[in-house]
Amino acid sequence: MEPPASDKAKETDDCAVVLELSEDDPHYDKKESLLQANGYSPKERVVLKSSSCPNWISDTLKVMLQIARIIHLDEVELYFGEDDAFSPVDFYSPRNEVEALNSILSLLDVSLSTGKCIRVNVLQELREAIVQMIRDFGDKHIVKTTIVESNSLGKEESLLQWGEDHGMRTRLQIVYVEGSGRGAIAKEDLDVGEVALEIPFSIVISEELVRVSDMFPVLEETEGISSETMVLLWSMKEKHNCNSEFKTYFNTLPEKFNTGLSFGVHAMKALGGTLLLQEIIQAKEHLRAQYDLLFPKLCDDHPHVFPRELYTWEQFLWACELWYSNSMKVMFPEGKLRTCLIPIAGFLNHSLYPHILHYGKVDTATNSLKFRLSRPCSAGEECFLSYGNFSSSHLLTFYGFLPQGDNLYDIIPLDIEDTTDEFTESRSTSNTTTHMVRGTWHSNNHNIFYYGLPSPLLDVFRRTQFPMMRSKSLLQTSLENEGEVLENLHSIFDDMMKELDDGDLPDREDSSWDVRLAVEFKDLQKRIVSSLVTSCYAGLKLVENEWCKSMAEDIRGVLLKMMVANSFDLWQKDAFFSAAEEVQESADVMESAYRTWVRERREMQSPDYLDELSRELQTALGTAKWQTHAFMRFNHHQFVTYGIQNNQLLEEFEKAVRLSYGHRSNDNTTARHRQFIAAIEEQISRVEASLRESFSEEGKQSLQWVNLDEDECNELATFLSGTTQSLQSATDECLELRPLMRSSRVENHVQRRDTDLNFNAASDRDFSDERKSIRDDSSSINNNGNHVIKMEGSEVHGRTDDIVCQVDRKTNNARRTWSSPNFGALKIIIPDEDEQINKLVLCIDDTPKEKGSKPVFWKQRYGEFPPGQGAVSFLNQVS
Ligand SMILES: C[S@@+](CC[C@H](N)C(=O)[O-])C[C@H]1O[C@@H](n2cnc3c(N)ncnc32)[C@H](O)[C@@H]1O
Repeated sequence: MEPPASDKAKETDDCAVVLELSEDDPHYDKKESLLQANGYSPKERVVLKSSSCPNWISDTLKVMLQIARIIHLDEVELYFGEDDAFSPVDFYSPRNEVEALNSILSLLDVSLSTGKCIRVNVLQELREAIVQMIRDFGDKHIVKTTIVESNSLGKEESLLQWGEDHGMRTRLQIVYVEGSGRGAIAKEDLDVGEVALEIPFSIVISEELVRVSDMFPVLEETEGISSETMVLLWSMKEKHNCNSEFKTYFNTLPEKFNTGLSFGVHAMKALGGTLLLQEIIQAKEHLRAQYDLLFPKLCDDHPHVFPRELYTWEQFLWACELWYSNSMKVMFPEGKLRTCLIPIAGFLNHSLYPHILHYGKVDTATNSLKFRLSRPCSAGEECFLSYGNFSSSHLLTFYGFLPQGDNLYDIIPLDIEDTTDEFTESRSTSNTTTHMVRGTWHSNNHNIFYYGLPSPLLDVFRRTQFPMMRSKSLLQTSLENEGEVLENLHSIFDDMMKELDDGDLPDREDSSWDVRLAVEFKDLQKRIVSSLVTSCYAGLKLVENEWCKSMAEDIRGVLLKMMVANSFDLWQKDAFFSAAEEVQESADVMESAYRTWVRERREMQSPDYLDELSRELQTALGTAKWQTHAFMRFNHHQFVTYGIQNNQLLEEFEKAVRLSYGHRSNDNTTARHRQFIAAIEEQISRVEASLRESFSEEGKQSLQWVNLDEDECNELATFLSGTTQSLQSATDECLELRPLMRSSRVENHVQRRDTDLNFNAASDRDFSDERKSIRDDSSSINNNGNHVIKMEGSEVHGRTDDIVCQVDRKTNNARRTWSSPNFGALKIIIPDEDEQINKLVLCIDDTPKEKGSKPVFWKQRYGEFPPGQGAVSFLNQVS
């Protein structure tokens, strides 16, 4: 059907920007769900409305930024992003923010350059706003660098000259920077989008150079050798070639690279208990194995091509460190990604807040690599690259430094086999969830069910312990499950902490470079693991409190029923019977409204709906408070200001009870009334505290109550007292009053209670049924009581101990044999639904795995060594 003419006009009048999630994205499914959960599609067309609307720029940018953030999430951000369920498309990380802002900028630039959108001024206004956002973001992340003036830069200047002779252009100056060797600072103010450095393709060192060397015919015949290994072997020889075209470049390289691969024994010892220890060992063993495959055979067979003195193990390791710490991945014009050395660009240091994110694509128009700024860099400021989204352990192993600042990629991977995950079989391997943890200070959500820990990890443990449970709730069974999950995690992290605490650390100040780095790394690991232990512990306290509250509620409910049932005769004769019924009923209405509100909040319903529920809860709470107050007023005929604190209320009541019953009541009656009001009071204060907390979190006005004047209070008291004479008439009257106090949402519940009320009053037979149900309830309390013991006692510890013992056995074993490559993999196996919970075991795989073998419990990180290729592979993926 043709759109109406007015719509047509509107469509051509406005123009749109399309933000699209690539179907090739390895995390397509997750991102698609996240987009949809936030009301966007994977191909979202954002219409650029006319500027007549006052907030149009910020509104449009907000939408675009929310979508772009999701599109640019990486695996780690996606994994941890689920923690913050309340603000799903807020800021994720500096990297993500700069990526998202730049992607919008380039979309706007494309629209401007194609000229398709006739609203050029609209596009330009948006562009300026986004550039300003990028600048503001950059201003918050300026890294302070100290330039060391004393070091000579003769070789570096020669290289710059050589580069310029070949067509290199730069707006950067090479300097020595304290703590990181050479670095590049901006010679002038550079804005977002500007090119800081342009390297002609002709000076890039890549495998192409091997192909034209005398080595190639030999290497071509060598089975299973990768092109990366070929170029590494080439560089070992070229370094010593006096006539090399790249001599000026090789002259600038250090004699020794201080990376983790060169760590000495003391540094390795200092790394005891960390995953890094195993990683470095594995990496070195892998390299040694590769070296042994090639040498001395190549030297023996081709002594002229591979002179023995140039191909020692030490030289090989030097070359590996060069390529690991200095190479970049470059997309060649024919679409192939190759690992290259890029002279001059190799002076750029890494930062968690980089200026340059993308630099690895050959510009075919200029036949050069352009290093364009994704955020501005002021004159004199160090210009940083991103080497990749690397953890500190990766940066330490392959680059030999720990970055300044809080590294969001400092994760501890966990090897968890989740057979309960119905997703696992059907989805593609790229979507396989790698479980991990990081410092819980990164998380904004430390509430119950989150605890600052990653939700996917918690969910895996939840599924194991309660396979049928799909939603988080404040129900006791769910809380018990939470308790067990946290107990298990606490025990695992506690165990890691013990490993890290093992042994004395050398004094950092008196140590060599490697020991200093090792100690610094271990401190970082301790900080991470300690935050995990603390968060589990805090989570356990939260769960325990919630559990106790819900338990107390149940006990109270049963107690109240018992009070009514067991001493019904007494209650019936009691002057307060009907009034108590009324108060109990309004407390029930409040409880029901409270549960609805809690559930819907957790389900993240729309703010309007939640507001409505919160108003209803407030009304129900107000009614309960009001009736409780009136009940007490009716009891002791004493004025108590409405809105008085609940504990004061209780004290008042107790005082009044003592006074009024002193001469005309027995202790049982007093105790019964006191018990009753205490139970109601606790219920009210719990609900009120929750509401207040949510109001203060959301910055809303504090709770407001309907204030009754004294006459109204008296009227209510009289009304309540009147109910003793005629139960039925009081009930009818109450029904008339109720619509003012009750919400529509809890009406059904109210009506059921009304029936119950009449029913209770009807006959003794019904009360014997009630008593029966009370007995049933009590036994469920007993069961629940046992669950408490389970949470803290032997049963849970039994399970936990299984893990602890096995982790201990395994880790002790690993510690003894850390220098051996043949340690087994340790996995947490999450059994499927049919299996018993106590099958949560740490299974020790006795079969030694070759390169893929995993270190104790913590996941092996460097599974990337491609065993099939039998080659050195470089991990610094730069794109
Ligand atoms: C590509 S090079 C960068 C230039 C190097 N600074 C130099 O003098 O040759 C990579 C090496 O620089 C150092 N580096 C890079 N970023 C660093 C940082 N943020 N802090 C400390 N050292 C850093 C590390 O030694 C790393 O192996």
